Amino acid sequence: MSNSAPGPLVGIVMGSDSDWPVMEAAAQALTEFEISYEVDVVSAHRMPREMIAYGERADARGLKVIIAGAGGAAHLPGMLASVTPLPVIGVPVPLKYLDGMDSLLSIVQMPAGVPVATVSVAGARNAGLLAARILATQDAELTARMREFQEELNHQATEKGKRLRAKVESTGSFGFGK
Ligand SMILES: Nc1c(C(=O)O)ncn1[C@@H]1O[C@H](COP(=O)(O)O)[C@@H](O)[C@H]1O
Repeated sequence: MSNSAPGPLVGIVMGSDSDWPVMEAAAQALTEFEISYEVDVVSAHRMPREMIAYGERADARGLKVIIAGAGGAAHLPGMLASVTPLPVIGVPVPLKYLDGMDSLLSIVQMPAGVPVATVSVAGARNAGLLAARILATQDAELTARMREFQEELNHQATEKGKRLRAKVESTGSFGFGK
């Protein structure tokens, strides 16, 4: 089925609404690049049939990338990747215990054949930016905007260096040999 109506290009899904404070950074990044997205709770553990349906229909609905965040026994990204041909980006959401290591390892250690591009613990902003880069491979305007974004990052880092050097120079040298 082709997608004639312009729907969202990115699906941002998570195991629970409690993941939203972490996951909203993905939505924010997509908003900055004016990329349409949808947001929903889709849990592999708590609503397996709906999760399978979401994954199976995602590409026919016109989605191009899925960003899936989950915490703890975070099986959602991998399970979605098993039923969709779309690229899936996994976001390990840190919970109260184990500092997100449980989420990270649950998502990153996928068996060969079922890829999930895993970002850092709570790295939802990078998930959004990676989705933008994937879409940019088919969109010259988006590629140009990504280049601008990267130039701005470079500028900000350069300014940070300037500020640090000025700060250290104003407090005097604390190194050897001066
Ligand atoms: N890891 C999963 C899955 C899943 O992978 O299917 N479904 C919910 N969860 C996670 O459970 C945590 C606690 O959820 P609640 O706050 O609803 O108790 C959340 O981080 C969610 O992603």
